[in-house]
Amino acid sequence: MIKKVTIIGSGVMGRGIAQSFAVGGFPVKVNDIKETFLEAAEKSIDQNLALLVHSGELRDDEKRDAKGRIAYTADLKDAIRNADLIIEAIPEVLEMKWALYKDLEQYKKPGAVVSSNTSTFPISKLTEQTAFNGDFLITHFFNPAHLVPLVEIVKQDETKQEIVDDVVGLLKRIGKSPVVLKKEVNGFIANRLQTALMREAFSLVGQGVADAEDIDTAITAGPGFRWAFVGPTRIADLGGLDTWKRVFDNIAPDLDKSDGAPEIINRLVQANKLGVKTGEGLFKYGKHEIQTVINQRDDYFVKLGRIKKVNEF
Ligand SMILES: NC(=O)C1=CN([C@@H]2O[C@H](COP(=O)(O)OP(=O)(O)OC[C@H]3O[C@@H](n4cnc5c(N)ncnc54)[C@H](O)[C@@H]3O)[C@@H](O)[C@H]2O)C=CC1
Ligand SMILES: O=C(O)[C@@H](O)C(=O)[C@H](O)[C@@H](O)CO
Repeated sequence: MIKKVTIIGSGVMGRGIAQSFAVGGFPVKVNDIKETFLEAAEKSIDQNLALLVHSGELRDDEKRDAKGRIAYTADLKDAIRNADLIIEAIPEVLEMKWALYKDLEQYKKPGAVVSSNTSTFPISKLTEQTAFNGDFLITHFFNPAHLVPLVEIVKQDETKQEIVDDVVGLLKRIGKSPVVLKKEVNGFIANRLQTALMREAFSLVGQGVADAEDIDTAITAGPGFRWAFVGPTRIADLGGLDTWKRVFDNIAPDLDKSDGAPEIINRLVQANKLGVKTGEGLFKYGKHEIQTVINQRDDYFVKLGRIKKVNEF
């Protein structure tokens, strides 16, 4: 039975995952390599909890209780000593994950489950050096993790079924929507779909068909509007598979088939224009604009999450 959770890595994802468990009633320890990183994470979690109070999702006492369930420590052994579930959310660098897993194998308590929040790595690749005797799986949360319900779960033959069942039950208890993959594939489900669409999106910007803003509107006012409640396969059934066959036959030959990052992304990364991380990417951000954009995003997601809870399709 999973009762105590530890998050390794307090960055963009780790802080949101920690908040999800704390709001869900679980004691959480958050670990990072520097106290300053942990202080930044605590400040961010406080802000995000305040947003939930402001939007009416949390009462003040619930915010206080959630904050009280989170402990921060730069000491890895202390962080994982009593943990039943250890979620790794460190950078998407295989060698870094492998090095951490060696420490986790050595210091975690027997039977403690380890999961990775990796965006892309197949589970077989992650466990090439440390297999955790079957006590390992992928739990891929989505950004922002404290608001987006999806968690993709990837297991392997060695993964004990009771662990999958325990983690699925745990995630549902904290209000998440876990999807268990039937077999591993690079990039899992949502990132493959998201990357395919984004490849075409950036291709259209690169061809001068539309600018970034209009591409986003075409999705948020169109397919994205529908996808919040009706997924692509159901959309196909509702639209008529005969028509969708003609759509595929007519459009598929013209879709972008690049096998790497879009040129526009390569150019921006080369120029260190990484988006909100550096203040400019596809869009430019004024000094206080970044927090405004994030707050507006989160406000929309809170409202959408409230509607989805009531109207699960
Ligand atoms: N950023 C995103 O939108 C999403 C990221 N992911 C995945 O989640 C993982 C984390 O990504 P982000 O949160 O974006 O990264 P990040 O760079 O924002 O945060 C990573 C944190 O891990 C810490 N760290 C590095 N080595 C460590 C160690 N040995 N022990 C403890 N802490 C350590 C860093 O100091 C940093 O605070 C990656 O695997 C990424 O692919 C998954 C879904 C979405
Ligand atoms: O968008 C997300 O949250 C997830 O699909 C990801 O894992 C993406 O790869 C994300 O890390 C890109 O920033």
